[in-house]
Amino acid sequence: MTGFPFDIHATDGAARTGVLKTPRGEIRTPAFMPVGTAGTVKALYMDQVRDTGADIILGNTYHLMLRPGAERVKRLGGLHKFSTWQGPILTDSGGFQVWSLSKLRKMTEDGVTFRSHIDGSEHKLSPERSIEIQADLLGADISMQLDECTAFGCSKAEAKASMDLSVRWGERSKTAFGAREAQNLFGIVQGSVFEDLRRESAERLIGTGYDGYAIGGLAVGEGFETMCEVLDFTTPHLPHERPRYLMGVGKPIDLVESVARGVDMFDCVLPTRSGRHGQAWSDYGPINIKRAEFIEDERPLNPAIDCPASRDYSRAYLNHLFRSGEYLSAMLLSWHNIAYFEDLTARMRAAIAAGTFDAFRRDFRAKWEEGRA
Ligand SMILES: Nc1cc(N)c2c(=O)[nH][nH]c(=O)c2c1
Repeated sequence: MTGFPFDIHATDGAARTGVLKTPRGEIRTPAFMPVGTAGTVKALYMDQVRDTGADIILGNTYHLMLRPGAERVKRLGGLHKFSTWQGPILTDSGGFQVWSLSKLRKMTEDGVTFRSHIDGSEHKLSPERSIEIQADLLGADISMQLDECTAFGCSKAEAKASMDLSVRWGERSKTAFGAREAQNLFGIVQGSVFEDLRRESAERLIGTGYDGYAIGGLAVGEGFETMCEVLDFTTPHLPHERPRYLMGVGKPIDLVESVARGVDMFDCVLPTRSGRHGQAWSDYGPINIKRAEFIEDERPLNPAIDCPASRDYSRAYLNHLFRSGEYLSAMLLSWHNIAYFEDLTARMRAAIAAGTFDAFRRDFRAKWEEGRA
């Protein structure tokens, strides 16, 4: 498997910046993918998402297969036409959300059978069905192998068995995916917190051959230090020339420290989910705009970010919107947070290209620690 052209323009230590060239557009890396769970990045129009600087969004297979249904999305022209997002889309396999959202699930070697959290209807996800949904029905530009996200805190034997299953499911995912020029398939490294299992997983996935390599089994409660340790002994075993995607991560500090360890792509619901609850992110961490201190604060959230939500509205107004329960509150804070995450990745790309990423990282960490004080 070769995969979309991935041109690494510059490196600075383990950090890389480049461009992943897909038929639907270029993805500048390091890249943050806004999560478009059910075909929408919650509370944003797609042209707002594009204007934040996002090159690619994520779609959730679990949600879309349950509602409106993957075959229905296909009949309606595929996920790009259905959602009006014309850039690249990466879809997850659905497996992770089966574990986190559905009840009454049964897992066998063949796949997982589960009941919908919406109406209790029974569904099955196998590697083959997941690839059919992602690549054939939704029309994802990048599909993910079906894997099992190993629970944090499991034994080494449990982590080994789980990683072995994900390797086997990955092989079946690749067979089902076949040879496609216009779409890519990423494998997912597992192995929990065990260095030898992570190395084995990486080596076996490379033997199978994928267009990109995701790091799974993190952002599952292990904590920041452990996440960094796992990245320290995992990313060096991944092919230098292919994209590396850290799934479900994360806070701004997580992105900076993961880029420093060689990660290229991220996705996380944090900007939109926390935005709906009044959290506005910056290099100093989150502020909760509902707090009394902002009731007459006439400053914008961040005039340095080229986004109306960050630049044109006062904190006092945003505070008022949240206190009043106005829909616009969630819309503006989600918009600002996505714009902030995209601005952060743009600043990291520039710093790596200029060879100043170490200084950028030190400056960011100083602000982050100041915000925690
Ligand atoms: N934090 C995580 C978020 C995710 N969407 C995933 C996933 O989709 N697969 N496997 C994973 O391990 C995983 C971890």
